[in-house]
Amino acid sequence: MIKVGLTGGIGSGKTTVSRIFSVLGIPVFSADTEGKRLMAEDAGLAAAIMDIFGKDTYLHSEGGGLQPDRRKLAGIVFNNEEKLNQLNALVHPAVINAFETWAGQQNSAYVIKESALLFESDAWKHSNLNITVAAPEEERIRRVMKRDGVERSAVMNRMKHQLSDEERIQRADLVIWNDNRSPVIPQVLAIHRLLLYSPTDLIL
Ligand SMILES: CC(C)(COP(=O)(O)OP(=O)(O)OC[C@H]1O[C@@H](n2cnc3c(N)ncnc32)[C@H](O)[C@@H]1O)[C@@H](O)C(=O)NCCC(=O)NCCS
Ligand SMILES: Nc1ncnc2c1ncn2[C@@H]1O[C@H](COP(=O)(O)OP(=O)(O)OP(=O)(O)O)[C@@H](O)[C@H]1O
Repeated sequence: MIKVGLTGGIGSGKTTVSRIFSVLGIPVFSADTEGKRLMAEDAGLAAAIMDIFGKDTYLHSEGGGLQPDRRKLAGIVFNNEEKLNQLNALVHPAVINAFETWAGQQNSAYVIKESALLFESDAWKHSNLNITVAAPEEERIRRVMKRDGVERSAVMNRMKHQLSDEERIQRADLVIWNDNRSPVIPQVLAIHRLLLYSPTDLIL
């Protein structure tokens, strides 16, 4: 089975593109969602995070379990590179393992792994093909401010911990353009057809 990594900077539209693959019947693994699930449900991971960041970075949920206080954690790590690296070093290997287990259970010609940090983590090494979604920086900032109701500075604060579009484009095998002038569905359909009917045109 072919493993396809799908990345893109904050607000590029990678979740939107993932949804199109999903509508086409392709299994999609979201590293962001899985990271969140593991941080809440993997007791060893939660303990390691509390050890470094303090017990008050977790809250008791209504069901009695523990949930990470995402706002508090974001406030710590996106203002401190060393702390961000520590959190990444705990979460990313757990997510990579979860992806391998999940991929082994899928019955499909190919699967998609959506990850904001495909190239920043080691995740890209586990795919046969890596795609990046690109959009102008101003457009990305505007989309996230609207989607999340946040200030420009909050978006910039995350962006500065990610690669630039230029770096991602250089490292990716394929680019999906998601600016305001490039219809995205035909690009996804073209990749989907190649992966189903002539994958050797894409993967050497
Ligand atoms: C700090 C946390 C708790 C903030 O949670 P929050 O709900 O505000 O953000 P969420 O996880 O939904 O991410 C939203 C976007 O922020 C950006 N972002 C998230 N984590 C990172 C990171 N480590 N480095 C750079 N950008 C990031 C991405 O563009 C992502 O799509 C959370 O992002 C986190 O645990 N990050 C570290 C683990 C990680 O890298 N997760 C993402 C891939 S597994
Ligand atoms: N081509 C487009 N035109 C207008 N709005 C778009 C377009 N593509 C995506 N959006 C919107 O922009 C916002 C960001 O898209 P999306 O959530 O898919 O990005 P993302 O790359 O997954 O972001 P993040 O890294 O923050 O998770 C969403 O509200 C989405 O509906």
